[in-house]
This record gives sequence, structure tokens and C-alpha cells, in this order.
Amino acid sequence: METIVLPAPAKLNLFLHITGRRDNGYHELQTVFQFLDQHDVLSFTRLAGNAIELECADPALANDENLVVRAARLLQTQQKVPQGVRMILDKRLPYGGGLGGGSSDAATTLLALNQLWQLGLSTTQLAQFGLELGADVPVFVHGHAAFAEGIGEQLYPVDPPSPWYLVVDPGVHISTAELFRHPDLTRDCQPVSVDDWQQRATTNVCEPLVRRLYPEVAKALDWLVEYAPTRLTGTGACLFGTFESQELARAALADLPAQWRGFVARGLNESPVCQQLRQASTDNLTNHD
Ligand SMILES: C[C@](O)(CO)[C@H](O)COP(=O)(O)OP(=O)(O)OC[C@H]1O[C@@H](n2ccc(N)nc2=O)[C@H](O)[C@@H]1O
Ligand SMILES: Nc1ncnc2c1ncn2[C@@H]1O[C@H](COP(=O)(O)OP(=O)(O)OP(=O)(O)O)[C@@H](O)[C@H]1O
Repeated sequence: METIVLPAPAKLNLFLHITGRRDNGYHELQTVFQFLDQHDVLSFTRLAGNAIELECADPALANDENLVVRAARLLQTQQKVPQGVRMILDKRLPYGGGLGGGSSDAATTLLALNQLWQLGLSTTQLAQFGLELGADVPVFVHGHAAFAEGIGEQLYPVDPPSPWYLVVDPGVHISTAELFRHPDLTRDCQPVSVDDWQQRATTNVCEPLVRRLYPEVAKALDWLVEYAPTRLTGTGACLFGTFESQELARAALADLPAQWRGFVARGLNESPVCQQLRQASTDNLTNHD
């Protein structure tokens, strides 16, 4: 039996601009993705038959709609793989909050199965499969912090500072699709570029609308901004404050009102999955029982 265990990190959108809308409803975005040192953990065990199995303690995620099952099915079908896999998802990240955990789980699945099933696909090929699962999947496959445009799939590696963040989850679910459909969303941001975004005034363009539609998020934003510069990630509802040190971020976390959840995390420009895959040989990753 062979098992591979890998992390699936969260991401933040350091800013999010919308510059247009395509005929299919998808939006032209500009954003910078940075990873966090907080992650889910996935384990993959090769099965001789072609079954794709998922074990997850959270009943809301233990089903065939889970992005890890969809990622495994996609690879198995497209590459005509005569093998199966048993996956265990240890879900640690809050989901549905703009931290990209589902997309990251899918990316880790593509990377792991490429090894476990010995498919020999390139990162670019895996990222193309990833894009079929979601706009945020390719950046997790490539594994480097990136300036992104297009629908989020045109990626340019960047190395922004790696501060400490306090991520606050106000416990509100915001549907990405619904927010993107909203008539009041600003869709005409002036384009920035990979070379000048750090000098330009950036923002998360969803923030004013999210504030208006979700008062609890507005309350959490108003609380966190007293401690540090604060922004929404993705379409929310999670927020992040940017701190100079872990101690300052932890001190703010200690004051977090009881109705919200939060965690302190470090920004990472290299994904721990890719680091692990590169550093460890297949033998180190594989336990032969
Ligand atoms: C907003 C971001 O979180 C920024 O990182 C992402 O671009 C969203 O990425 P994601 O969750 O992987 O998105 P998908 O699962 O592909 O799309 C969810 C929904 O968001 C909308 N969507 C997404 C990406 C995009 N560039 N334009 C859109 O309009 C679409 O209505 C889509 O139905
Ligand atoms: N492995 C998974 N982990 C989390 N959610 C998943 C997973 N697979 C499917 N989902 C579904 O996807 C939805 C969005 O999850 P995800 O964590 O990717 O959202 P998000 O943090 O808002 O990310 P994004 O910024 O990509 O929109 C969840 O509400 C859940 O129903």
C-alpha cells in the first residue's frame, strides 16, 4: 500500500480589482495571491481497483461534490487511469470565506495523484485541469505567490513582504457567485500591472458591497481596523489585518470578541505543498506498508 500525505494551504487576496465582465458572466480580475502557513491536511492511498473514496469528519464535506473527489475523477477519466485512491481530508481551514481552502485541496489532490498514479504531467498541464475545477485552483498548483489577471488564471510570480496576519472569520457565508452577480458591484477598476501594483493604491473592490449587505462583516472590519490595516480576502467573509510581528497579531487575537473566530498566520510566497514535493524524493513521501 502506498500513502502520500500533503498540506493544502490557505490563500489571501492582498487586493482584488475587477476590470471587466465576460459574456459568460465571469469577471476579469486583477489580484495578488499569497499563501498562509495554515493548511488542511490530505492523505492519499493508492487502491488497486478504480474506486475514488473520501473520508472527512465534517459531514457537509464528505460527499462526491467535494473538490478533491472532483479533482481525482477528472484526472482518472481524462488520463484513463486504471487505479483508484482513498483520500482522507483533515479539514482545518474555515471554508466558504475567501481563504480558498476548497481550491487548495483540489490542487493538492492533482499534485499528489500525479505522483501516486505516476502520470508524469507537467505543472502547466495540472493547472489546466485545475482551472476546470475553479478559478483559484491554478495558483495553488503552481505554488508561488502571484499577481493574477484574466479570470484569475494568468499568473505572474511575485514576492511581496511576508508579514503576520490576524485572519478573522465573522461567521457569515457569502456566495461568490451571488456577489459577482450583484448589480452594484464595481466592475471598472483602472488596470494596474505586475510591475507597479505595489506603488499603486489598491483595494478589495468587493468590500463596500459586502459591508452594505453583511453588517456583521462591517462590524468585524471596524473592529480589526483599530489594530491594523485590514482588508477582505476574495469575496469574503474572512478579513485579514496586517501586523509587524506575531506578538502584535496574537495580542489582537486575544481581544477578539467571542462571537467571531480568528487565527494568526504568516504570509508565505512559496506553497508548503510544492516545497514538500520538491524537497522530498518520492521515497520520502511514500510509506511502504
Ligand atoms: C474571487 C476569488 O476568490 C479571488 O481569488 C476567485 O476568483 C474565486 O475563485 P473560485 O472560488 O475558484 O471561483 P469559481 O469556483 O471558478 O467561481 C465561483 C463563481 O464566481 C464567479 N466568478 C469567479 C471568478 C471570476 N473571475 N469571475 C466570476 O464571475 C462566477 O460566478 C462563478 O460561478
Ligand atoms: N474540499 C473542500 N473544502 C472546502 N469546501 C469545499 C470543498 N469541496 C467543495 N467545497 C465547497 O466549496 C465551497 C467553497 O469552499 P472554499 O473553501 O474553496 O471557499 P472560499 O474559501 O470562499 O474560497 P474562494 O476564495 O476560492 O471562493 C464550500 O462552501 C463547500 O460547499
